[in-house]
Amino acid sequence: MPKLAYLGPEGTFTEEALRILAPQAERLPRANVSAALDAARRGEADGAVVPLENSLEGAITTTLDEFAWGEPLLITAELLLPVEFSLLARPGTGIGRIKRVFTHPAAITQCRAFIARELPDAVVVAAPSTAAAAQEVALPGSPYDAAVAARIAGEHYGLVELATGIGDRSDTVTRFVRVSRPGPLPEPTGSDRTTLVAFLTDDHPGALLEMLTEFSVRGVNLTRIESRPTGDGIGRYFFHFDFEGHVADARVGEAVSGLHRICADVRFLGSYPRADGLSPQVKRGTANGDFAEATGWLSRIRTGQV
Ligand SMILES: O=C(O)C(=O)Cc1ccccc1
Repeated sequence: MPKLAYLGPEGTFTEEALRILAPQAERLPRANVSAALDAARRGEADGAVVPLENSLEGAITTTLDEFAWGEPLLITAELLLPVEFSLLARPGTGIGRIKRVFTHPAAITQCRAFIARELPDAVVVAAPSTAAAAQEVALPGSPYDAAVAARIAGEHYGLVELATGIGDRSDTVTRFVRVSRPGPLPEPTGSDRTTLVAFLTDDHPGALLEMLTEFSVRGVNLTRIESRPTGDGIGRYFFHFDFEGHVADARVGEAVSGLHRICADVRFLGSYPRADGLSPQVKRGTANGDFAEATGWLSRIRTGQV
């Protein structure tokens, strides 16, 4: 039975994702994303499950930065999970008495309209996770009056639900990933995604276009691109890429080695089955057979077999 660390405590959306991704796993809750990933890096756990992005507000930047700068990990699976937020308080607290709200930053950004409309005077404070917020609000002397979290977190920590479905959109989806220490990659399935980060050699006109060209000329479709500051000053960025296909696919392998040639550094973060099950449209001339045929042709002309 694998042991998997996750963004805890009990009752987070990440726990829900983990239960779907690995129903048999032993679950090790950790206080934040970095601690969950460190548990996997140090071998306390066989891997970890963490949130990566949501469809409304985008990236969970702590996760992106851990993947780029922390000890290397490989993504081995992903999950898309619809999330529903509830406003939770200690029994007896009326909505009119809520002055301080505690929740994860990703929940703050996804419930802005509700908070502005129903709790215009409330101060909203960032918590390590939604369930950590619920756990804290449940303490009798808590400085917070309410948490935004999953209904199940309220049940778990003995809070009452004052409102539910309080997200700005009802169709918000969060993408979670399972990671392991570097090792064998999941086999290609025909419906895969690859993730990497790339660092520029130097800042010059067209630097980003040069990277994108490596994907474009091989017919590799990007599914996410994100710039993150390197920390070396305003205007200094590196890039996260998600794209269709597995690094074992010829076109993807060629694009990735092309990036390696032109970038200062490329950190490969994994090839793994896509949660949506979609398959890439393979452009003419970019199938595995096309690359193999071209390689054979090149070696023939190199040896004079014209
Ligand atoms: O805090 C949680 O419950 C998490 O798993 C992070 C999160 C927060 C808001 C939406 C999705 C995931």
